[in-house]
Amino acid sequence: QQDDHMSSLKTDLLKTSGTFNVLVGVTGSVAALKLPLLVSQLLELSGVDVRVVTTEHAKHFYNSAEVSVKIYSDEDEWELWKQRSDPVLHIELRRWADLLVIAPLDANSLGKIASGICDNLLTCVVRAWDTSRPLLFCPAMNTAMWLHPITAQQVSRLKEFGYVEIPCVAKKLVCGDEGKGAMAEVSTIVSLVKEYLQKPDESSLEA
Ligand SMILES: CC(C)(CO)[C@@H](O)C(=O)NCCC(=O)N/C=C\S
Repeated sequence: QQDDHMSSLKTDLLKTSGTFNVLVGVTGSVAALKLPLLVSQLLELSGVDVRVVTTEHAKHFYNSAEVSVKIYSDEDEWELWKQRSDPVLHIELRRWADLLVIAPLDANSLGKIASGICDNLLTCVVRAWDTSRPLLFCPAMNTAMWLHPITAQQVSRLKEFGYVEIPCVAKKLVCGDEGKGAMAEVSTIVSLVKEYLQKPDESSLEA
C-alpha cells in the first residue's frame, strides 16, 4: 500500500518534456467553488498539465469529484514520507511545477505566506518556491477583510517576493456585502497563466 503510494506519486509527478506544468493552490475562500471551472479551463491550454494543492479549509467549498486532476492535501505528505529515504511531497511539487497559481488566496493563507509560516502542504510549497518560476496569487475575501490595513501590507510583501497579484474585483459577495474582495474572473486568471506558457527553451539555457 505504501509502495503504490510511492509509485503513483512518481508517475503522477513525472515531468514530460514539452509540457508546461501548472500547479493550482486552493485555499478557504468561498471562491474555491470555482476550482473545477479553473482546472478545466487551464487544461484547455495546449501543452498544459495541471495538479492541485488544497488546504483543509478549502475542501469545504468545492466538490473534488468535479476536478479531473490529482488534488494533493496535507495527509498526502505524511502518507508518502515515513522514513528518511522517502520523497518529500512539497519538494517534489516545487520541482514539478513550472508555474504556481493560488486561486483563491484567502486572508489566512495570505497572512501565513507574508510571514513565512509553512504549516501545511501549500504553504510549504510556497516557502520552498523557486522565484525564477512564476507564482501568481488571486486574493479573495470579504470586503471588510480586504479593507483591513494589514491586507495591503501583506499583498505588497508578496509582490516584494516577486509574486504576481491577480487583483480581486468588486462584486455583490455571497454574504450579501457589496464591494471588493471577489476573486478575479476565471477567464482573467487563465489568460494571465497563458502569457507564461512560452516556457524559455531549456536547451538555450544549458551552457
Ligand atoms: C464566490 C464568488 C466567486 C461568486 O461570484 C464571489 O462572491 C467571490 O469571489 N467571493 C470571494 C470573497 C469571499 O471569500 N467572501 C467571503 C465572505 S462574503
